[in-house]
Amino acid sequence: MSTSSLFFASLSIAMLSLIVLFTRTRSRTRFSWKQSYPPGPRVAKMPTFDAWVKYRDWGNEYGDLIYLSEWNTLITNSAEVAIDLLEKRARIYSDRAMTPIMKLCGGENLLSVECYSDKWRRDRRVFQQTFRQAAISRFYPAQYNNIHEFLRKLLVTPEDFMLHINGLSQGLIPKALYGLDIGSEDALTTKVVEIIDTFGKALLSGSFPTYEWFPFLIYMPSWFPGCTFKRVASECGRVVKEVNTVPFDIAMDHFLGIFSHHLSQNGTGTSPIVELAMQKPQDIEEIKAMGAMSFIGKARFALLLTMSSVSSFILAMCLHPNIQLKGQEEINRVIGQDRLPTFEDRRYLPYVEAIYREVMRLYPPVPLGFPHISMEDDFYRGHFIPKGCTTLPDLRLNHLRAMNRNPNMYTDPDQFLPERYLESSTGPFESIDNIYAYGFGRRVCAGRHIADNTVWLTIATVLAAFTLSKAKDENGDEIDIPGEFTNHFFRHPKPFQSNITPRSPIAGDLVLATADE
Ligand code: HEM
Repeated sequence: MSTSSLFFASLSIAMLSLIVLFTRTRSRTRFSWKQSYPPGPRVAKMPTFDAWVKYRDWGNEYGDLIYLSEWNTLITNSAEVAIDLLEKRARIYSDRAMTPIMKLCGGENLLSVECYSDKWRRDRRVFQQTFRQAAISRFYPAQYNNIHEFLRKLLVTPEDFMLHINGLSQGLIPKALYGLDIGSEDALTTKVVEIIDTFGKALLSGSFPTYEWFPFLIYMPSWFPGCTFKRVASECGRVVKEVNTVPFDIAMDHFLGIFSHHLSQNGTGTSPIVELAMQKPQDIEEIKAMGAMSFIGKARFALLLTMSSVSSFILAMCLHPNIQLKGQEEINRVIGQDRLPTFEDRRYLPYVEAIYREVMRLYPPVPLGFPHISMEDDFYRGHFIPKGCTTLPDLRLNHLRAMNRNPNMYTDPDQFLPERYLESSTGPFESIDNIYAYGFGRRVCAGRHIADNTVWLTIATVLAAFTLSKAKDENGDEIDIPGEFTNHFFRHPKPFQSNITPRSPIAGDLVLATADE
């Protein structure tokens, strides 16, 4: 190497070192005049299973805000903090983390994981127009259909109740939105069910360890050792695209009178999504994305979230027969025994409402909520929260700690006590925005009104028609229900046995009669 090259190389290295030194000093200075980060432990690995147990321990040690500096992650373990940050400062805390894995999984086309952007705003607006409170009565017929079918299955093969819960509301969105009969056995549904599990993993740190340890693997071909995650994620992305177009195209063909293989047997065959596309052709892409999100949401999230809530309800009723009886007495008193509850009855059934609220409080199907990412540096309670921070609202701790603050309203937080809502100053019919299981702020569950209706009606009609109790063994002894839950991102009861019988011959007849509707 010539002397001049050597000189320039040395000069470049010296300048580079100066730049690094300057940047480091600046960032330290920048930080020193700001406040300290919230307290928290140093952790090399995020807990993947039963994470909330670890978060609870940290909460006891560090308080309402726990900051994991190595992960730039903030865990909010009080409802007050979650509302302050995720709702009152929603302008800052409404982004999602779009990792390369999630991009590969087709995340940019899914509202729930899309980054906060104009595209998200457009997608969300179309979704909300369709599923807002004032518009959801158009889904009632499909909801009754679905839930009544579930009751009939419970009557015929009660021992398979878990299976029936899985099927519950699975066909709801295809029928209600596209006017199509796409059941749980349809090839498209099967594919969707498979890919959504991949999505759940992509959202959770620790699920793809090779990628997390060696992020550069994302740039390697999928045959490269350790790159199986790439194959899995690309397949996921392909199916998301398929769901975006296939049901929409069938519904459109059907609308145009070309294709009728999937024509709804019970419905008129009308398709709100096609009607919407006809009215607003300029929004066609957002409308398709809304359909895909709902389809995927209902095909799998519903399976997991609605399934989680309904099976948690059955579990709670088997464990608390007195509470079940009180709910049934209220239904007898208000509605009588010659018909099943309807949506119109809801406001007259405070105890049933309280049971529903308690199921959602004690058993949130997504205990850690979906992560919200901060879009700016922020200060809160004297602490510095950096831009890009992942904020996890720990729904389980939120409830427990919120209760600690309000002993009149929430005594015995670990207990299943619907009475707490009846005794509270607001009563059980608060806005569903106060059900934290549906999340917070601008990213709050966009399907919460239809989810809320579905879970409520299922609870009310099951209470009206059936008695739920622990199953018995061959000696007539009750089989214990351990009450265990899965410990992943989605949380639901592990399989258990239950004895489900019609409350009376009339109740059985009422259920059977729903087939003629
Ligand atoms: C019991 C059932 C359900 C529960 C417990 C639930 C819960 C949640 C939660 C916790 C979030 C994240 C909120 C946040 O980030 O703060 C969410 C988001 C979302 N949910 Fe639900 N959900 C349910 C059913 C549904 C259904 C049936 C649909 C579709 C029809 C749906 C559509 C969505 C969408 C689109 C988002 C993303 C919103 C966004 O990021 O802008 N959900 N849900």
